[in-house]
Amino acid sequence: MAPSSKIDRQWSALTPPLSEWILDAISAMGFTKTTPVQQATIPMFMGNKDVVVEAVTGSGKTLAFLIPVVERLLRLETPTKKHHVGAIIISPTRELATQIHSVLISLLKFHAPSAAVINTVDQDEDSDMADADAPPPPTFPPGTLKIVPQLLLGGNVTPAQDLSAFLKQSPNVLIGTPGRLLSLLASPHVHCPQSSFDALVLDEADRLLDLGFKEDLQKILGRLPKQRRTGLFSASVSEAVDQLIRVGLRYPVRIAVKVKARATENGKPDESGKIEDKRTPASLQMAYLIVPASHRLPAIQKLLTSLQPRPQKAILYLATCYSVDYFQHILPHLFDGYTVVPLHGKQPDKVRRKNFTKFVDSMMPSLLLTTDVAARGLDIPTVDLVLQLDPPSDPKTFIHRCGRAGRAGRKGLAVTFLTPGREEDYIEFLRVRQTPITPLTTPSITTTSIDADAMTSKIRSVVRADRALYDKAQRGFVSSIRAYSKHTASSIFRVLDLQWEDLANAWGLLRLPAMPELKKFTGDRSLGLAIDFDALAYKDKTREKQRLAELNAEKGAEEGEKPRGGKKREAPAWSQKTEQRATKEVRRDKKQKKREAERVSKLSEEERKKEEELRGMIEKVRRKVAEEEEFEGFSD
Ligand SMILES: Nc1ncnc2c1ncn2[C@@H]1O[C@H](COP(=O)(O)OP(=O)(O)OP(=O)(O)O)[C@@H](O)[C@H]1O
Repeated sequence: MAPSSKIDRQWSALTPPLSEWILDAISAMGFTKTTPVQQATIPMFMGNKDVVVEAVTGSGKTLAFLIPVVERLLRLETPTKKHHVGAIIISPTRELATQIHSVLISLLKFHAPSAAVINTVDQDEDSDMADADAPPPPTFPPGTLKIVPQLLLGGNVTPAQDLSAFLKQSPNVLIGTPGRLLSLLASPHVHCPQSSFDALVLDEADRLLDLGFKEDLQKILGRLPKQRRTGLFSASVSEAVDQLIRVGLRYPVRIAVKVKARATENGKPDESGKIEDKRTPASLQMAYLIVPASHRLPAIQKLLTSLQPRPQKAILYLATCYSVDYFQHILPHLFDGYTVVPLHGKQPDKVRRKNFTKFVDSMMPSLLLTTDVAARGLDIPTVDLVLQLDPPSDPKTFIHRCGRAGRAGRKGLAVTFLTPGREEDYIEFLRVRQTPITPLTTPSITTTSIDADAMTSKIRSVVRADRALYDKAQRGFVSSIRAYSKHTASSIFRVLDLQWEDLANAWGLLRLPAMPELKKFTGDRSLGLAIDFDALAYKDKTREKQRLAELNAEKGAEEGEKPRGGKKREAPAWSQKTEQRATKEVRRDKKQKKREAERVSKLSEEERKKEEELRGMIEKVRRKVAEEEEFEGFSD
């Protein structure tokens, strides 16, 4: 692409020219000029080209596909027939689909015939709220072209309700997550013939082309005409290029909008002034801090108080849903003045929606505590700080997570925490992938072991007040170690290198859990703490009563087993039982492995190879399924 300075970036200069109402809508949104990706994509996608678009996060890709989709459907000679679909936009998460839908609605407010239909639908939905004195909606002659969108998400709405809304409103643009879109398209009442269907858009295309969505996506494609226009959009689409054939793109135009930046060497700006391509926005400062795990929360505490202006909205990424479920109870005690809002894929639909809205609408300084479920596409312009406590297991996700800040030219900061040693290799790993990160110097954050110890004590005092938090801590810790062991960059993130005691202190654990990863651990699992776990009580009275009853019953049973006249055998603590179970599991595992090794030794070379191949395939699927868990509930 030619440098944007030589291009007339006025919306009115685009060819083919945009409709007057679109220009009005964009002007009302306050966008005086096109962004480079809009400048390059809109003319191509409005023509008859398939496009594969890669542009940095927050660069305006949503309008780059919505404007062409809408313009083309409104330039047809006749309106899309009843119950026929003209365009489909697929997104990997519900939140993103909802966001695309609302951008489309704000555009269509400026197109009178479409706005009239949308208003009628809204009034039907809120019939109790309908204003009897409101003027009747304007009417348009039959045959007037209009856009009627439908949002398909799953969650509380059943597929039957989706179909009923489709039959009633006859939408011509569908926006949704793959599963729910497929359910609707499977109905014989929904038609996508060659004569009506115009365009398919895959937003976050590389994510949609991943194994987890493959089946649904192929079934959707099977229901669409081959002669159509297709657009693939993402900030990291290039990895998906070899899969384009699967989505039926023929000779697509590739549009890549990258950013030029000063080269870096070992995480420091290169002195020679060399310029290189970057896959992240220029307005986003990508920094790292190398500190032991137990210094991370003290560092975040200092960062939140020393950044000027004070971050109003920040996102803190953790590796798993269970980690979020634990830290949501801890962080409010640590970060004064911040409302902590948890969001993850295992929350019930209603809670997730409520929490997301709470974060977006909050007028107070807020911290969204989340997983990769909120890594892609979400546009919350006031987010100015992204913190990654654990780098994501998929390196592609890294740029999407960071890209929640520094959007549309606004200043943003993304800080990634790495521990000293092998994890520092991640800096070079990212540089090779055109995602350079540099040390955080402004503000300069230093933490001492006194800070770290004070933080650990504070977390422990919170945990000791409620046994439920102890349970959550153990579960969250185990899940985060499992996630760490599944890192794609497995030579950098090795469980073998973890500093267990320091990590346990970082979490404020009361002891290290029994887990196979700690089989060879020779340190002190009690972390130097003398805790009577039998006395550690649940805050919830009913739960505590039940625990005590179980504990007493167990003690009674142990009493019964006591040898006559012998010494009373000490009953294992309730909390020790899980550890005993884990040890048994490890033993069972060992036996199974031995038996398996004996069986394999009797196989022929060919049989062994076949088995290995099969095992490889199963492992690949297993990994993907584990990854999908994070998206559970978000993507159907
Ligand atoms: N021409 C423009 N001028 C200024 N701001 C714009 C323009 N077009 C879009 N924006 C704003 O830029 C922000 C980011 O846009 P959008 O969400 O489409 O980015 P994206 O490229 O899809 O990002 P991601 O890769 O993270 O999904 C939005 O708040 C949007 O309103």
